[in-house]
Amino acid sequence: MLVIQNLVLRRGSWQRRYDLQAESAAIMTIQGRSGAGKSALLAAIAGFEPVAAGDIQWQGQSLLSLPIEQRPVSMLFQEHNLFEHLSVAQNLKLGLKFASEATQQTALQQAAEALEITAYLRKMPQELSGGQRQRVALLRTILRPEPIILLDEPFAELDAYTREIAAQWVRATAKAAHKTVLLVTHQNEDVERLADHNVIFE
Ligand SMILES: Nc1ncnc2c1ncn2[C@@H]1O[C@H](COP(=O)(O)OP(=O)(O)OP(=O)(O)O)[C@@H](O)[C@H]1O
Repeated sequence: MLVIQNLVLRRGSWQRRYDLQAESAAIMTIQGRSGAGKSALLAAIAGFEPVAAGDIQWQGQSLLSLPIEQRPVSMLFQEHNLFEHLSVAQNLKLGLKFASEATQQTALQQAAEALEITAYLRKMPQELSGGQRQRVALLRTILRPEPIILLDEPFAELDAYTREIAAQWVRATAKAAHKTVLLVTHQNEDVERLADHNVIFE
């Protein structure tokens, strides 16, 4: 279980307190007005945001003393998710830990087909549209081995059809791998398609 307890985040004069819990293998969507502190919470869980007070615990252990690279977290940011000097295929392989090269290749191939990005694997990131880049980054974030997945508006650049297939793929893949997912979205349809629980930040 992921427990956010009496957590306080502060940026200049802005401050917010958080208390929430996500069961292991559950998908929680987070909604709320712009500036409410949704991205700040994800950044704090991943270790990019300083914590003013309170705790973030995973399976009973505090994450606060762990450096970013040791946290059990895979995060998709709103932007800057791909390495520009690497091909799409090379980007996709970063950080994956499959039992063998063959199982990794199969998993990547199946995911690329489901997200309809197979045709872009040999390209460089700058040759892709915003929505294509977003799906590449989403695929890598979800196939990484870490148990907690943080998605900050992962479908923002997708059209209605692609948004639906991406949401279905995220739910099916996260559930099959027992991932705990926190997903920030402004769209109610994402909540309906994905969420076990929804929280709204006022
Ligand atoms: N560099 C900064 N210095 C001070 N305050 C900041 C800074 N960057 C952001 N903030 C404040 O942090 C607060 C939380 O921002 P955050 O990005 O977490 O909101 P959000 O809910 O994710 O918004 P959105 O839906 O627009 O992405 C905002 O109210 C913003 O004013």
